[in-house]
Amino acid sequence: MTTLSPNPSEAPLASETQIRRAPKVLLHDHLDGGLRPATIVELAAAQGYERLPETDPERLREWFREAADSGSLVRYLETFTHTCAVMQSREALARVAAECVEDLAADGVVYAEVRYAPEQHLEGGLSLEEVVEAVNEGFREGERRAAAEGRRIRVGALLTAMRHAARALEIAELANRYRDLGVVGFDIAGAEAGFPPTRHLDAFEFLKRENNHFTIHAGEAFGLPSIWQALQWCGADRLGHGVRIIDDIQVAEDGSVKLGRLAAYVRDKRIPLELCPTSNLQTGAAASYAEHPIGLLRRLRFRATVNTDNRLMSATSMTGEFTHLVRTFRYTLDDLQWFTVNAMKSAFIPFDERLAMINDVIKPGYAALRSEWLFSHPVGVPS
Ligand SMILES: O=c1[nH]cnc2c1ncn2[C@@H]1O[C@H](CO)[C@@H](O)[C@H]1O
Ligand SMILES: [Zn+2]
Repeated sequence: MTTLSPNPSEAPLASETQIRRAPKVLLHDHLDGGLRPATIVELAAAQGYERLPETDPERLREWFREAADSGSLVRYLETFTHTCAVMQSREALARVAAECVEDLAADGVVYAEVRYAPEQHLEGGLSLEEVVEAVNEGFREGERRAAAEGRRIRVGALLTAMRHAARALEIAELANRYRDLGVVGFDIAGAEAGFPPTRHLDAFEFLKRENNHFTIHAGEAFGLPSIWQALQWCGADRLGHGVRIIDDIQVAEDGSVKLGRLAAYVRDKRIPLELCPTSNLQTGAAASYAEHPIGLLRRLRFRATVNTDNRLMSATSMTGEFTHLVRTFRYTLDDLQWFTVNAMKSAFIPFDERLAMINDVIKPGYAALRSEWLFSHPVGVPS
C-alpha cells in the first residue's frame, strides 16, 4: 500500500531547518532590543561608554538574557539603558538598523515592522528627524545587503513614544511626516502599570484624523482595562502583546469556552494580537510555553501573530519562537502559515502589497516546503 499524502491528523511537524527557510512576518520587534552583542561592545569602546556590565560579547549576550529574565517588566526594561546608550549617533543608528535587517533576513523574515523610540536617541545632539533618517538609511542598507546575499526582505519603521514621557503627540506628528518615507505607523511602549494609554489620547486622535495607523503596547503587565482603553478610547489598530485578553475568556471543565464582551469584540473585529511568547515568560505574563495563552487563542481563531519583541533580551528569533511553539503545541507548517498570513494581513502597508506578499511570497514559500516530502523518495516506494 502506498501513502498518497501525509495523513492530515499526523501531518509532520515542521523541522527547525524548515522553519528557518519558511517565509516569516514580524510585526513586533524593538530596534534597541535586537543589537548584536559584538556591536554593542565595539560601539561602547569607540564612544567611551564605560558602563557596560560585560565587555566580552558572549558574556554580554548572557548578561542581557539573565537580567531580562526577572519576572518583572520594569526590571526587563532597565536593560535598555545600555543599548540606547550606544545608539546616539547617526553612524551607530544606521549600523544597528542595517545589522537588524541582515539578521532578520538570515532568519527567513520577509517582512518586518521594527520599532524604536526616537526620543531616546537625542543625547548625542541629533534631532528627531535625524534619528529617523539615520535608521531609515540603515534599513535600506540592510535590505541591499540581504538582497546581495540572495535574501528578500522589506522593512518598515514604527515610531514609539515612551508612555511615561509627554512627547507622544510630537512623535505621532513625526510618524505622520515620514509616512511615505519608510515609517508605517506609531506605538507607545514602556512600563504599563500607572501609565494608561489614555494619557496620550491627543496623539491617537491626531493620527486618526490623519488616517494613519498605530498599535499600542497593552495587556502585557497590566490586564483588561489597559486593552479596553487601547481599543475603545484610543482606537488602536493592533495590540502590542494583548496576551491578557485571556482574562476575559472562561474555559469550563468540559472544555466549552465563554468569551466576555471585550474578548468577543477583539475576536469579532479581527483585532491583531502581537504575541511575544518568550518575552512574556521573562516578564511573568505567562508561566511556561505550554501555559501560554497563544495555544487557546490559536484554537479560538483570534487574529494571533507570533513575534520576537526583543531578540537580544529574550535570546530569540522568529525561528526560535516558532520552534518553541512547534515543540509545545505540535504545530505543523499549516499552523505556521496561518500565523504568518495573520501577521501579513495585519501589517500597516497598503492592502495590495499585503495581498501580493501573501499570494506571491508566503503561500508559495510554504507550499514549496510542504511539498518536499514528495521528492524525498522514489515513485512507487512508500514514503
Ligand atoms: O515588551 C515591552 N513592553 C513595553 N515596553 C517595551 C517592551 N520591550 C521594549 N520596550 C520599550 O520600548 C522602547 C523602544 O523600543 C525600549 O527602549 C523599551 O523601553
Ligand atoms: Zn514590545
